[in-house]
Amino acid sequence: MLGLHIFSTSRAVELSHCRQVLFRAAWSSQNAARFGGRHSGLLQRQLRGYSTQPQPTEMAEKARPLPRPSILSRFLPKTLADSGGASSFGKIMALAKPEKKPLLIAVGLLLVSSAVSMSIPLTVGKLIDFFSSANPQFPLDLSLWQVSSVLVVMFTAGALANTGRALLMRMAGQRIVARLRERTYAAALEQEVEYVEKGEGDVLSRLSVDTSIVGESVTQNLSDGLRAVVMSSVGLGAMFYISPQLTMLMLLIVPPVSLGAVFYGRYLKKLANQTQEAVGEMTKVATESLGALRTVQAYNAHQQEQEKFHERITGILSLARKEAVASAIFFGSSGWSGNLTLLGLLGYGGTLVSQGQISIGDLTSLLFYTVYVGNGLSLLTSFFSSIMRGVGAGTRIFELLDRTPAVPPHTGVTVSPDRLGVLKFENIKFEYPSRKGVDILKNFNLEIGVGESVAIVGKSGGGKSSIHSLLLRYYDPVEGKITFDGQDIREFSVDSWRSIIGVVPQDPVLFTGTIASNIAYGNDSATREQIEKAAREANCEFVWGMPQGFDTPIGRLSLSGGQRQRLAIARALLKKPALLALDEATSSLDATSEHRVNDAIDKILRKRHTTCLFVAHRLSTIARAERIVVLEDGRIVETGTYHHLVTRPDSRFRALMAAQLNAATVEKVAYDPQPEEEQEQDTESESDTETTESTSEHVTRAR
Ligand SMILES: Nc1ncnc2c1ncn2[C@@H]1O[C@H](COP(=O)(O)OP(=O)(O)OP(=O)(O)O)[C@@H](O)[C@H]1O
Repeated sequence: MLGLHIFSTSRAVELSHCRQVLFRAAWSSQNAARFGGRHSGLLQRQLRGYSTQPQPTEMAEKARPLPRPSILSRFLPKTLADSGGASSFGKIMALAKPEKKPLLIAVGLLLVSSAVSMSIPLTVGKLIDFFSSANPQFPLDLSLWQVSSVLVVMFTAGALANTGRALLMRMAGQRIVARLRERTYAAALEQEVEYVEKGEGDVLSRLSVDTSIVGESVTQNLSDGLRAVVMSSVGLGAMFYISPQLTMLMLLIVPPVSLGAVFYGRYLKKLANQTQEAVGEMTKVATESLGALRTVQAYNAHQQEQEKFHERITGILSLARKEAVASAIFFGSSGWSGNLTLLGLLGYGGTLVSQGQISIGDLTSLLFYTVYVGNGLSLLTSFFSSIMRGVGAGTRIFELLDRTPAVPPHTGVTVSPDRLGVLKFENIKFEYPSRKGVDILKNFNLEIGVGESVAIVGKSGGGKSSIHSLLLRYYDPVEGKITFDGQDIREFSVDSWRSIIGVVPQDPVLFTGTIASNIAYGNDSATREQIEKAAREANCEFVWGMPQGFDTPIGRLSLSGGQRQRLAIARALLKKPALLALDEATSSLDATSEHRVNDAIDKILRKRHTTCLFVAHRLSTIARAERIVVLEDGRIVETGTYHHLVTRPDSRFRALMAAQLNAATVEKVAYDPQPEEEQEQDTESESDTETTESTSEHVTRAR
């Protein structure tokens, strides 16, 4: 036993060593993009040390108050009931319902195989008595050959039953895990973005580790628990039958060991909670740096990242060590007391044999049964702690499964895809839930007519993209409302509302697949003809130049920024949206790509009924909008056409553009140090001149 737990410590050490080796290997990968893009999921799994077997150091439960105590709480240990375990326990058991049939068969097979193995001590005892007697006589006058044949058949049946049980249990467990993972994943996809983005690592660990633990709990652990109950109770019964005195002697040892098991279980639960948090921290560090592998490599920050990771690993390791010490002491001392019991039994039993009160065979059977009962009790202890872990993991999963998203996706009025209407932001006040008290938008009002195009401009961090987030209902405003065709968009089902909006985000995301599947993302019914038409409209001519054309496989980052943006425009166009939300579509492009993207935007703007709300910095893009609104301190301070705003001498818009077009001037100032005030004056007058020049150039280009 002690050896086993020393092994478990060294396993934890090995595991943590492996994690660090894997982490280092990730950094030294030859191709950061390929590695980060394609393998980060796999690596994260390996970093967590996943296996289908629960890892004692990596699983735990988050204590949560139990909303309504169930009847089960009376029967579960206090620690379990306190942590909301009873309701989770019931839910976990409910998960096994669809597997009722195979599980019941497995339980039947378990009873058969347990009956066979429980008959072994008795059989061995009888055989010893038979061979040591002067006149060996088998019951029913069976010959030795016949008895051997019966035993072989019996053991074969037991082995077959055990095989069937293992197969049925494992498959049922895997099916439960698969179902649970799908449900958890679906629930995660429906949550509001804030919830998932804040705890991405946590959601991943629920999906992988926790589901696996719960699956094991309802199948493997229950099966082990049942086997333990059968072993201990049948063993005890048989022992009482053979010798009540010897059995009473053995039972002396049970109460102290049981008490030890309770304390051990509680301590283990506390450690498991801490470990789960530490593993979450480790995952967070790894997810963050692997997701930004290019930056890590560009800044040669391997060492720095490894140190951060090492710190987290050290934390996990010290918890693992504490757990290993507790396990080693518990199992070592229970093993030691078990061996002492055996010794006591042998001494006292030997005396009884010499007095002729029991036979040698009986004593042998009794010793065997003692070992069985000991193993059964030890199995029960691990069953108890495994169930605690299962319930803890279940609590975390059910917290996600039962969570009502802040923006419920399916309830509300369905917006018909061809519905058109005025879009109105009315007295909007907005703050991010994670940054309470910091108003991003205050008294924000904007009305956009059907088919109108409006560009929002403003300082960086001024809240422009947040307006898109509100439009897409990633968040809801704290005050005020957004209406479409006179109806509050909160009354619409989010699904149908989002289906009439085309989005081109600041940094478009591609998914592993082909170019065609990326354009048709979220639009399964699109034909190849429609995909090609959308690509043509979005100026994605580069696709035709690729050897495999639309069937070219792509990954997250395997296209240039400009190509990704045009692909995202094609994706949005394919939806034939009533509303189009474009965010900084040309922010990082060279002149040619910018022209291609702007040309694509022009085509959209020419569509009569598409209302377009875009966030832009570049004059060439802004100039295309029918109306420009300037956002400052969370509200609109200026609005008008491009021409109107650039020609107005004191316009905020001009000042804003001036600040951005002045990079060249700033560079010049750096070489020509002057007092700050002077610099500012110079910059302002220069920028004004430049702005007027460049804007008139842009106006000419755009109109
Ligand atoms: N998820 C978030 N949680 C908390 N604060 C956020 C979040 N996203 C953005 N912010 C904050 O909200 C403010 C407005 O951000 P937003 O992205 O809307 O600005 P922006 O005008 O689009 O900026 P830019 O032009 O640089 O893209 C910023 O101060 C930003 O730090």
